[in-house]
Amino acid sequence: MLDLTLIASVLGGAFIVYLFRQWSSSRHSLPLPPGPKPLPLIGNVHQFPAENEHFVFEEWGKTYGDIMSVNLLGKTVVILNSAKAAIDLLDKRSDIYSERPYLPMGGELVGWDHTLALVSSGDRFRQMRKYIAQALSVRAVKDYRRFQTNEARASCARQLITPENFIDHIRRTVNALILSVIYGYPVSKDNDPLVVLAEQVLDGFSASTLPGAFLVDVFPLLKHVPAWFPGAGFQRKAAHWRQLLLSMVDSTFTMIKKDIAAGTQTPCLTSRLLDTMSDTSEEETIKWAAASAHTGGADTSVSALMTFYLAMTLNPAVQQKAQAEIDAVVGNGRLPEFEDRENLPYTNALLKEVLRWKPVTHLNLPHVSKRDDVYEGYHIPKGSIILANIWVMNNDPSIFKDPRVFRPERFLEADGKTPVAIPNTREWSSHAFGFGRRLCPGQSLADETLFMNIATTLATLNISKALNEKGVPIEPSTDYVPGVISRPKPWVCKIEARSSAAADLLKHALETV
Ligand code: HEM
Repeated sequence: MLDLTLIASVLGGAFIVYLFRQWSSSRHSLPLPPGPKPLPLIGNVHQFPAENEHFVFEEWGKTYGDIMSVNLLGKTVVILNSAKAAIDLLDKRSDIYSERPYLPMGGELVGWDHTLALVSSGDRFRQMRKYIAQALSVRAVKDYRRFQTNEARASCARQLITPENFIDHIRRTVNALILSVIYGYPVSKDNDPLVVLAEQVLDGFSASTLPGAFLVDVFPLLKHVPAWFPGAGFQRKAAHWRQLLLSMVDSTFTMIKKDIAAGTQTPCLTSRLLDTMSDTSEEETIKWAAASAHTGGADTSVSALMTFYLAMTLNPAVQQKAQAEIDAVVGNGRLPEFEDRENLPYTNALLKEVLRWKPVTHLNLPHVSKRDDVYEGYHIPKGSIILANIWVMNNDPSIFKDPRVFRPERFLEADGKTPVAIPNTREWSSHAFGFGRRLCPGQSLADETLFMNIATTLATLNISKALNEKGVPIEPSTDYVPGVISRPKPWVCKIEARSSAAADLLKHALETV
């Protein structure tokens, strides 16, 4: 048990903070956005969902509207259920809404506040964004096209050898790509030690940043409780995850510097940044910028590709239509190339639909307001946490008719070729990559990874429902694993080559990777 005096003083402190916040917000002439009625002291803690928040917030929206707020122990959380509100605040007033929340457990104790995703806005934030923007610009990612193409082909070839491990193959191909782009590191086998370590590190991220999972996030003073103290298990967990994170970040950076010194380094994001570095004091920021791109790019692209496989398992007609388009453009004697992309409007629309149908981050990453603001007659206090419900925005029936249906056609005009301009969205036609100054800096790389994997899979493989022992199709679950980065729960499906010619092309591709 924790020391009762400690708990009493923490609760006492929280009560004073709560009273102060109540007092200062009641002084404001404008109301907070509406929301469920809070209780004294704890606010809406008892109503705040532990998982599937996006569904709960969608329901709340029917009563309270598109801009809602709840109170968690004195902290205001604003929930945005419309694209317009998210764009008005997070894009157009990004000078106010680009902070990240302070997370004692995942951020400070484990160390994720060194990475771009959790770093506070300031010089270090700007520097890291500049590094990543420069290294992963639309132009820069074209350099990785050959590797993207080869990896996508090798991945499809592996799907034919052990189709039951299709999720592992998706993971391997995304990790191989990220590690090669960021560190020039070649992944040459299943269960590569760096890939395994990175997965443990990312599991630590999900667990340590899970809202409500650790008391220290509610009472930050607990971070001073020593690890040996009874009940301080969170400190031991934090130490374990921190050690994993630091060992991954340091070992990759040491490896790359050694290779550069020996002249054996393959050009990559980190080596290019080190080449252009004007002062060795920049090294630490480059190290964490690289780690940010590595950790930001792995699970997200895996989730999107898993969603593609799930959508194909469930929607054979869409799969056949996309395959027919690819056959007409690419033919049967070769595999898709990036140059084919402009002639594949339906495949491009299918990619957009993957990101709309089941967005990777249902609630975006949280933003925080830097100062008091007023929007649509509501007061948004300084320090509010802003959750943009991407899931609801991507399923808005006034913009996307029959939103739960997987239908790429929604992104094309009646001619089946011209992309439709969707109001209040960007070129990828949904909100999958977030907002404002925190917009995902890896979107060009993600877009190319997804395109090449989707096009190669459609060209060579058929994905369908697996059959049970009686020959009856097994209906896959469309449930997603809860978490900041969500992904489909594992399911079984059948994967086979579309033709012997396709199997031969893949076999050859695997031999030459
Ligand atoms: C399908 C793939 C991806 C999706 C759906 C995705 C989505 C997102 C979203 C929603 C955010 C939060 C934006 C916000 O707070 O408003 C984000 C941030 C970020 N993403 Fe991605 N991402 C993907 C791939 C990548 C890749 C490939 C990389 C790098 C190689 C990357 C690196 C990052 C980083 C570093 C951040 C933090 C940015 C910041 O806080 O300033 N992401 N991503």
